[in-house]
Amino acid sequence: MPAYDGNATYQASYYSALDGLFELHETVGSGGFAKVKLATHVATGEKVAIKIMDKRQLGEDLPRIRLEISAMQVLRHQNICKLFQVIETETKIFMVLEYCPGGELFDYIVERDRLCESESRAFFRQIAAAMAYIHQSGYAHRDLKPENILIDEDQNLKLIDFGLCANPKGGMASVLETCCGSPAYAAPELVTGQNYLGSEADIWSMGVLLYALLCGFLPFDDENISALYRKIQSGKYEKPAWLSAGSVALLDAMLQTDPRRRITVNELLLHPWLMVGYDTPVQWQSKFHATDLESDVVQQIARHRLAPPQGVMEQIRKWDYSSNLVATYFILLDRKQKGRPFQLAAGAKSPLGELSANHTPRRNLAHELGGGGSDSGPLGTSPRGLHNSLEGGLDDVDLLSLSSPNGSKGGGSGAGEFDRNTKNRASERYPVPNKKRAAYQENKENHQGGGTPNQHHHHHNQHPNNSLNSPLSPSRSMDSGLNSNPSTPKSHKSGAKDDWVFATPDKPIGGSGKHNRKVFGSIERGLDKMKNMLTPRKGRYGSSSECAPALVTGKALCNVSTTSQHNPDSVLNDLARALAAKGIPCQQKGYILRGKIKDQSGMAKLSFELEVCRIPNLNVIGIRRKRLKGDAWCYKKVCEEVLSMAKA
Ligand SMILES: Nc1ncnc2c1ncn2[C@@H]1O[C@H](COP(=O)(O)OP(=O)(O)OP(=O)(O)O)[C@@H](O)[C@H]1O
Repeated sequence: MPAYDGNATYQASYYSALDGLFELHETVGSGGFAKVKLATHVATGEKVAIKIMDKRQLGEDLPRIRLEISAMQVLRHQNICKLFQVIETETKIFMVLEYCPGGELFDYIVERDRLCESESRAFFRQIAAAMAYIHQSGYAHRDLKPENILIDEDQNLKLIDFGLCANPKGGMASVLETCCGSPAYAAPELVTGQNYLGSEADIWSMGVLLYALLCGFLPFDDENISALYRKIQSGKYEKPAWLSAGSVALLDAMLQTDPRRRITVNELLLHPWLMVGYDTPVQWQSKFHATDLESDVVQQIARHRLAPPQGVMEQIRKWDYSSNLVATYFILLDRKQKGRPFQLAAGAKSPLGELSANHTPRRNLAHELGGGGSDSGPLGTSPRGLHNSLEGGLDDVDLLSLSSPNGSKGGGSGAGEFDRNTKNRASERYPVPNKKRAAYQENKENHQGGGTPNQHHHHHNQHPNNSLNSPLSPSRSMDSGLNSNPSTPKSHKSGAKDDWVFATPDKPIGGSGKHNRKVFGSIERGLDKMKNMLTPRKGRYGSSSECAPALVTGKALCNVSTTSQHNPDSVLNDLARALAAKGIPCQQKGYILRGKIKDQSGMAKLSFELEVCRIPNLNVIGIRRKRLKGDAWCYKKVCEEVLSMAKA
């Protein structure tokens, strides 16, 4: 355990603050701010996700993380990803979260092109429940989109990313001024720079999200941000023939440009479309009650610790998120609620160990936030400004220009202009009228609620490159562009960065580059049955040490598209040429190509991997895709174009 330095921080390097409490495994995701790793909670053996952030790299975005932490301490709901513990060292912040192995809802949609009405409804009821709860708790999410919704092991949806949420002092009736979130999901009143109500803006985003579920593409989409805003303001969107009258009625009610005429969350819960096949309106109340501790769980911890239950209860009630005890309580409670055994294994590390009198407690981030325990107070810092992006105003801001072979721009979808990197830097989100700048800097909106969960709101609560015909040379080492970014997944997937080389195809291929929405999802449907019979291989990616393309099986098949080819090297060449033809620089390691699109400042706007792979039982070569960073729809569009060019 690192030594306590007297300033309530630890002189800990890297991950030593987790020693004895969590065993770290592979990286499962990354965002603009964070790397997320799978881990095992030692005391319970439960798998958790740990969101790891470097404070120095966060810089002025640190308040956004603090905001996210304080909101997640308060908001505890079956459809919100649970925060178990927060560990802060001098340089790092670790957020221990409920692990959602099902991935992002975005990927789930893309895999299937779109969802049928009943599955969309089942998902949307969960989203509506979470949003009703959030609003009832005095918060607005403000960044609702399928990339911020994860799927757990039981196919339940879990909201993440509360870094842009609002918790206005004056309650939900208070107008907000900060324009934030992702442009394609932004309500008209936001893009025109008016004051707005967080709840109304969230309903609009829910409309965009429901449309994405039902259609597999966005209702308002344009590569030019001004054109996108005009489309949003017009409120006119395509209504594909497969949409039922009921779903169109609901979409119209949510995508109502006049916020005062927009359906409210309470009306939404009872909307006829949401009731089809259900006996009850959406049950939005939280199943978690901070005041009533689950005595069986408390007894279990007490018995294991040989401590009096009353004492354990009092410790838990402090809701000290720096404590492993609270994490243990939440994890066991979760298990009990799911009907799973919640006994602590004999010999398991005591969750009370670090609470013993002589043990120095970790820094309580919540207290520092002024939001821990029952303390709450103004954060005094805004969730960070749009001030940089504001300077661009509304006029013709092209946020992503992919050069096509003929020199024209293309490939970026409107929403896609925002990568997961920039999108996460609040200062670089989408342009809004100048008026908003000061407001954002001042942070008039958030009073840091923080504190005990539900306490305030507990209402109801081969190396192909050395192969004969490959144009791709393995000899040049890459600049560390990609991997120098700490939030870019690396070793777990691809080995040492030095193994990556610039991919330079011999000649560019032609290709229509025409949009082909159907490229995705081709293999995943055909292989649905096969998937269940396959055993996932251990490693997810091929490595340079491998002399053949990786055999992709199991869940990884979800993101695989088939080709009609049998030669992996020529597929790899085709891909490299297609990327080059689109002006996307890429690096190569083995059969993996990593493409990266930078913004004008040189920051990665979008990065992704395309891996040439083998598919069991099929005598063809596949291409597996993986988004590393950047806007999901932009990634989808770029991959579709590259894949269709490579296949042409
Ligand atoms: N609890 C979790 N379980 C499984 N995977 C997770 C979990 N939390 C996050 N991830 C994965 O890690 C990715 C990055 O997480 P998150 O969005 O919280 O990071 P961030 O840096 O705040 O991102 P953003 O750029 O979206 O603001 C997610 O998109 C998801 O794929």
